[in-house]
Amino acid sequence: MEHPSDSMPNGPINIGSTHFLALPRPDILTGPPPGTVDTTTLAAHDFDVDTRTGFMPPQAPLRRLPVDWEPWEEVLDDAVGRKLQLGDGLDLDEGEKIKSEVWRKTVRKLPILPITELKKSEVLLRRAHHVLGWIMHFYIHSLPPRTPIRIPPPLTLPLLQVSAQLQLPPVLTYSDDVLYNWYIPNSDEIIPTHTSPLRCQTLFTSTKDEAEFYLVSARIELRGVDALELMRITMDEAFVGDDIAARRITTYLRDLAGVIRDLAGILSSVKGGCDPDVFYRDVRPWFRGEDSISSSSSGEEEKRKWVFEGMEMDESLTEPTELSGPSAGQSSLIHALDAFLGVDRYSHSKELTGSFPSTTSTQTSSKSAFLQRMQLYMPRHHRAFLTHLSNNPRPLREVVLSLTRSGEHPGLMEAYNESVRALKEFRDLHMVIVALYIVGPAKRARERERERAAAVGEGGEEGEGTRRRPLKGTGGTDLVKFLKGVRDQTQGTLLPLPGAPS
Ligand code: HEM
Repeated sequence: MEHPSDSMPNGPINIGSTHFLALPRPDILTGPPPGTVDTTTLAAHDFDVDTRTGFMPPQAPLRRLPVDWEPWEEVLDDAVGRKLQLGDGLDLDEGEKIKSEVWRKTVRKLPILPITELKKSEVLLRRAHHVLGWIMHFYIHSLPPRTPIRIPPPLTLPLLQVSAQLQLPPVLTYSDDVLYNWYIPNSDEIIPTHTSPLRCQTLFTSTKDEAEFYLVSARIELRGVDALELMRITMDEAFVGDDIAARRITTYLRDLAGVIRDLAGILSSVKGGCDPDVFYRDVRPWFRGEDSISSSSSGEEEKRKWVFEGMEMDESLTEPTELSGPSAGQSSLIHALDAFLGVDRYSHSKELTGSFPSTTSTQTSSKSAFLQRMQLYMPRHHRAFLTHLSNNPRPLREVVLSLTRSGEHPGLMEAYNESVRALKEFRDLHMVIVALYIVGPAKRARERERERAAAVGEGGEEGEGTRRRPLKGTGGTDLVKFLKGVRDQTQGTLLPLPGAPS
């Protein structure tokens, strides 16, 4: 297993000073000067979606901040190097507990570093969010169980400030662990594809299982580039809307179904490199957000508030409200497919459960639907891209309906359905993967806990750890019900073929 710091580039920034991502960016809180364009990334007018790499950046993300922020990088290296363990792990010995407290002390003793210079570059801010997010998850999840969660000022201030600039929640996101967490050994110049030998920059556990978990998503994003191109040319044809366009769209939709089936193939490949028990026991608990009320590895369940200490030192900061853990539910690619095919009207609806993990109906209705909420965790240009897609004046589903209204182009409706069916099958497979990686290991963990409790004479009534509750996703959903709902709603988007029984 390659250590994340292997083959680290010498310089702090591995892009040239004239590169577009190194251009000055305006402060997000004050905005660009009147009359100037948003240069936060030069691709902003294109929603930062690259024609070659889609939602992934075409250049390897920055792997180290400049020397002024070296203390953060060192603290992160130290957490990885010490192989910090989960604070609620069952087999944690005294030595491990001391080791992790010594590390947390170094975090509390960090100087409060200003982010003024970071604000000038999107690339620096992304790296800062990655590093600080990772440190915070190490900090919180290495704490002993039932300890209050207080994030110290040297972490709170820069993390909240950087997050405000990026308009992201101050928590690890899919962009931190997938989109901006890769490199290709010895070849920073190569534009990645889904078959490139990608490696991860940062891991909690230094295991190949964890790396594979992130890289499968990265490969899906890169394979999805063809889907984005097919969407684009389909929308061009929809604008024309004549017979030739109908025939072309038919072909594009068949091709799109093929790409979605490839995405499913890549998803399935996770089984080859990521062991379900290692994932469930050692990797997944590090992702927990404030709203993940999941069983700890010792079987207990708890929910603790995350207190950000030191916020009063910067009056521009506001109390974070979004603190869900990272989830591939934040993949803009899958949301884009939903929006393009018109599935989002169904799958993103508020009626669909999983809107929020609360037990009271008032709380449920006060939060927007889970998938909409997950868009807040995406890079803001990608979020804008999805809004743009959803506001398409010629939605594909309506175009297909109108072009086939009088029985013409029957193949078009079939091709549309083929794409929707491929997406539904992707979700079928995703549910199989979730059963393998979460439902199964959770059941085995409960059984082990029941046996342990019986052995030490705690049998009889089911305890906290062994009681069967709905399983929660890292994004806080009642995951089985939620995923089944989204899958069924995808199926519900299929158009009834003329003559088919309704
Ligand atoms: C071992 C692999 C995986 C596991 C265990 C897993 C688990 C989950 C869970 C528990 C959820 C529920 C939402 C939450 O609370 O987070 C979810 C949602 C979701 N996941 Fe995965 N996931 C895996 C891989 C992937 C991959 C590779 C993708 C695609 C990039 C993906 C895409 C999604 C999407 C789009 C959702 C939102 C629900 C939907 O749109 O169907 N997942 N996943």
